[in-house]
Amino acid sequence: MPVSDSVDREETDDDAAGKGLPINELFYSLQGEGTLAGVPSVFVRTSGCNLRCWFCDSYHTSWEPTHAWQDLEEIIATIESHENAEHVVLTGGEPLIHEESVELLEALDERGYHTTVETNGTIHRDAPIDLASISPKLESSTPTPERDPKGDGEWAQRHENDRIDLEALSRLVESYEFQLKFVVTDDEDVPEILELLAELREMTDARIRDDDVLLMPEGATQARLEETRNRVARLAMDHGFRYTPRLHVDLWNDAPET
Ligand SMILES: C[S@@+](CC[C@H](N)C(=O)[O-])C[C@H]1O[C@@H](n2cnc3c(N)ncnc32)[C@H](O)[C@@H]1O
Ligand SMILES: Nc1nc2[nH]cc(C(=O)O)c2c(=O)[nH]1
Ligand code: SF4
Ligand SMILES: [Mg+2]
Repeated sequence: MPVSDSVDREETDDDAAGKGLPINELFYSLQGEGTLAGVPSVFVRTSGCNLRCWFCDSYHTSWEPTHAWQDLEEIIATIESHENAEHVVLTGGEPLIHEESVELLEALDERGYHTTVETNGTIHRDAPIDLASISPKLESSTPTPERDPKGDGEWAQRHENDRIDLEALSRLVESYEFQLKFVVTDDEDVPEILELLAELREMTDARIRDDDVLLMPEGATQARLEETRNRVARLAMDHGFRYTPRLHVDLWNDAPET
């Protein structure tokens, strides 16, 4: 299958309609993050993202998108080949930039799978999603020139402008069972989380419990998590939020397809 580095539907997906989805990787593992941590799941990782977090642990879906286009039948057949899995996690990149993600979720729903969508919360789509795992991006994710993994901060402004969309966040929490999963490095992240929660609670009638809010330590490697996880666990306790580990990193470090 041809592997390309262009995702020509970051802005619009009209041209790519019927092409299936750009798949970066598709594998069987344990859910590593959030309320379903530990659950055997098939992961479908689409390529292409509308943001550019400096710390993105899936560099080849965002900064340098790499993928093979697969049609939905092919994707579903691979998912079904993992016979022990009842859960499917659709992730990326940002899976909701792709219209075809809806069709995939519908097909999975028809087949009885539990579906989790890992999303940055900037896009709402109407789809059979059992758990919206929303990870709104804080200011500390912005790729400033000092922490740009690829260039000299060319993406910083666009990322900063687009990383929070309260309208999309409201619609997501109103439409789906959800968790709000924040990537946290230290206590400087907390005021922004509290402010965002206050704004969101103001905007929507959906109930957002502190129990729906998870703090996840920043770190794509075991070495980095050594630095962040105890600090973040303490912050979760101090504020009455949940802590989520990164079980897959604990188990397999930064190996692909885990
Ligand atoms: C690669 S993202 C794909 C889904 C979507 N684009 C998003 O950001 O939610 C999957 C998850 O990994 C998290 N993540 C990415 N890089 C991370 C890092 N260095 N440390 C901790 N979590 C990270 C994201 O916040 C998100 O919850
Ligand atoms: N095991 C495992 N669990 C995960 N949960 C969310 C992931 C993601 O990249 O979206 C992820 C991942 O990449 N691996
Ligand atoms: S939004 Fe998700 S996929 Fe996109 S750059 Fe950030 S962590 Fe990576
Ligand atoms: Mg991951």
